[in-house]
Amino acid sequence: MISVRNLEKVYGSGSTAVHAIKNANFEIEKGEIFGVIGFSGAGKSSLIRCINLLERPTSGEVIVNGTDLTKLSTDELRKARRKIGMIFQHFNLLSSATVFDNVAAPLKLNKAPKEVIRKKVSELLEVVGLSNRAQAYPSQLSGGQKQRVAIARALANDPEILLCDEATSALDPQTTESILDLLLDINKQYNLTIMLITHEMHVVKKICDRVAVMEEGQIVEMGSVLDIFSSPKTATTRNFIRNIFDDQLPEGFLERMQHVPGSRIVRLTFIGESTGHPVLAELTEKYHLKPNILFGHITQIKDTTFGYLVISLTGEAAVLDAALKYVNERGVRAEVIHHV
Ligand SMILES: Nc1ncnc2c1ncn2[C@@H]1O[C@H](COP(=O)(O)OP(=O)(O)OP(=O)(O)O)[C@@H](O)[C@H]1O
Repeated sequence: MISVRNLEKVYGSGSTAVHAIKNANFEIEKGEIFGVIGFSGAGKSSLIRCINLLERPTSGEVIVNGTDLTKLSTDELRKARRKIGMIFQHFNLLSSATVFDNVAAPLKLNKAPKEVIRKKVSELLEVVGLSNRAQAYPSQLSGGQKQRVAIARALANDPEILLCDEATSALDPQTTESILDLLLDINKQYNLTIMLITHEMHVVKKICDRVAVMEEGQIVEMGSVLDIFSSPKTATTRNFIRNIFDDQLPEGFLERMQHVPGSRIVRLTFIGESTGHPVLAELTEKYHLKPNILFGHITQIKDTTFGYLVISLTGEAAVLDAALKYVNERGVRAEVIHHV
């Protein structure tokens, strides 16, 4: 659906040049929700704006449905963009137009007949839950409602792709949830491909299938959200995950553990069905170990349950090795995070 190859974006030139995107390569499948996460200045906005050529890449290809957008004429690009909707952090609505007219704007631009516009706008306002606010002006709406109008407007030309530029960053947590639910609904209803950029791991966890982590213009990690959560490779990714659940051992804890030589601190990671395995009971029953639970967390990553438990185990090395091997074979990942 979307294929980005060797994408580079450099702003300016000479000593003041900013290399905002460095050799980005990724594919997004039809119907997928693909997230890009990174700290401020990582290059996320530049990247998403290169997908519809709001920002022209310095080099590289942006292939959408087999066509390299960077090779199109202005007129061809305008047509191709109709299939790529976009929403923004600050909604970008026309303040002097009603909700109805905001949603109708792209259709009017395409010279759609009045009756077609009326029908389409009513249908879209129904989808975003704003049928009763058609004659309101943006200033009379809450942030969440404004983003709903922006979503309806982005859907007006039946796009195949929706680009979301920090679409929930200006919203409170509860409103964020409802907008993310709406994005999930329209993704299913229209088999819409969604690419979003965010600095909140919560957004990625709730709706994305895959995620790319960006740092200083580079994609430093990419994969399914579950894989990224269960085995983050870079410090940046671990930092983002820690905003959701902190798996750092409290200070002073390891010092106290020094009094229990031969013990190991183990993180057990449970994904999907494995969350139902009674592994602690099995460690006691089969290996006569007494796991000490230090802390744990369970959450939902899109449609899958994901949890971890940090425990300490004390015993003979050979018994601990066998016990951890057994746990791994049961589909629960066991990693020793500290040896005492
Ligand atoms: N139009 C521009 N001209 C010059 N430099 C730019 C321009 N737009 C972005 N940059 C620079 O490119 C780099 C990446 O910026 P970008 O806005 O893409 O990052 P970001 O990850 O989206 O950050 P934020 O979350 O703060 O929006 C930054 O160093 C930024 O200053």
